[in-house]
Amino acid sequence: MDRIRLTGLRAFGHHGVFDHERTDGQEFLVDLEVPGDLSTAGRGDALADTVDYGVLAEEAVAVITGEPFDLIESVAEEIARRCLAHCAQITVTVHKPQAPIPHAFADVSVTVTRSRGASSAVSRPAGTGEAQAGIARGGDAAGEGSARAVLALGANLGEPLTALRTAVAALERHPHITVTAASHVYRTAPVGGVEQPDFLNAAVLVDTALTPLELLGVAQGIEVAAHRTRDVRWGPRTLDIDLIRYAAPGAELDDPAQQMRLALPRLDLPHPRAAERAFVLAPWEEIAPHARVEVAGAAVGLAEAIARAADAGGIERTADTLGPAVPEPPTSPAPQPAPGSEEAR
Ligand SMILES: Nc1ncnc2c1ncn2[C@@H]1O[C@H](COP(=O)(O)OP(=O)(O)OP(=O)(O)O)[C@@H](O)[C@H]1O
Ligand SMILES: Nc1nc2c(c(=O)[nH]1)N=C(CO)CN2
Repeated sequence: MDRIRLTGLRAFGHHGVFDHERTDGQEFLVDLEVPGDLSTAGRGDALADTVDYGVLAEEAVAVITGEPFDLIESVAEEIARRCLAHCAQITVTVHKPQAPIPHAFADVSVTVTRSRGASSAVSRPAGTGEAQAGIARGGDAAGEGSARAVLALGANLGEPLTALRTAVAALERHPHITVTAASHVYRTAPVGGVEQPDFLNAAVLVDTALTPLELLGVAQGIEVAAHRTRDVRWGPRTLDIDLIRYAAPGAELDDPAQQMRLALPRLDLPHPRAAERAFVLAPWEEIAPHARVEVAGAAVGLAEAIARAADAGGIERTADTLGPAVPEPPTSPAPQPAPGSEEAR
């Protein structure tokens, strides 16, 4: 039997029985194997005749970064259930190499094989899910009925510009996120007292069907993929993505009175320090000039908040945009100027 195999897919999630697993999160790896006859696709070279492994990867990452389960059995079951929308049978392995086992071990994993028609949705025990904490789902994938959010990006290690662009490309690829606006890239002096290189900062607006925790999970997964480590608070990093503000479907994203408020161990909304950080406010103002924030209990425009921010002097807008991380390949070969012509010189 032919098969499509995707192995070692990595994402950051918060699954586990222990409180610290729910709070801190950890990396999960997924292997997917889809059996099937690949001969038609192989001969005809048409994606329509096979299963798109990219779609399977998006489904698996959405589950890993989404609402937490206690068990990796449930994670595997839910990945299989979602992938069966795209294939008739699948084997899913979920690895949890940093599981809290107080002994040296290489890996722990579960493997399930499921077929279309034979699987069912995974249920969570009533009252334990974060959905019960008043955290509404964002509605349709994107558009009219969706939630909206502001994300702030920062980086000052490695290749910061590439990291920011790669992050935006990853957000754009997510099936339940649409990036509706992206700022220029800003060069900013580091804030927080740690001696380190200047940052590149930017902001994006998104429409999303994800809950705030799911959106945070996606952001943290993208940070993991950029090799983000958490060593020094407010220290240098290859990539940081903060969830600044989230407005449920129908709520006005620019209006601080209508934003969602949360105080969970791993998510504060609005972001508690955003309104005093020009490195967040300046890129945000570029893409949301009418947005207001709360400063000292009163709603003020972003320009005023920037003027009051201690780091306002260290912000410089660059000419760089968050355009594609990898340039799109040309659809047809670029026309070559005729030898000896004006263009060829
Ligand atoms: N609105 C939020 N956006 C992003 N992370 C948040 C938010 N609220 C709480 N957190 C939690 O904060 C923790 C630390 O996040 P992170 O390492 O990005 O902080 P930081 O960027 O160093 O500092 P700061 O939060 O001041 O920007 C994460 O584990 C995350 O779960
Ligand atoms: N200029 C600048 N300074 C920071 C930044 C940042 O993104 N830009 N992020 C921090 C923690 O999130 C701490 N300090």
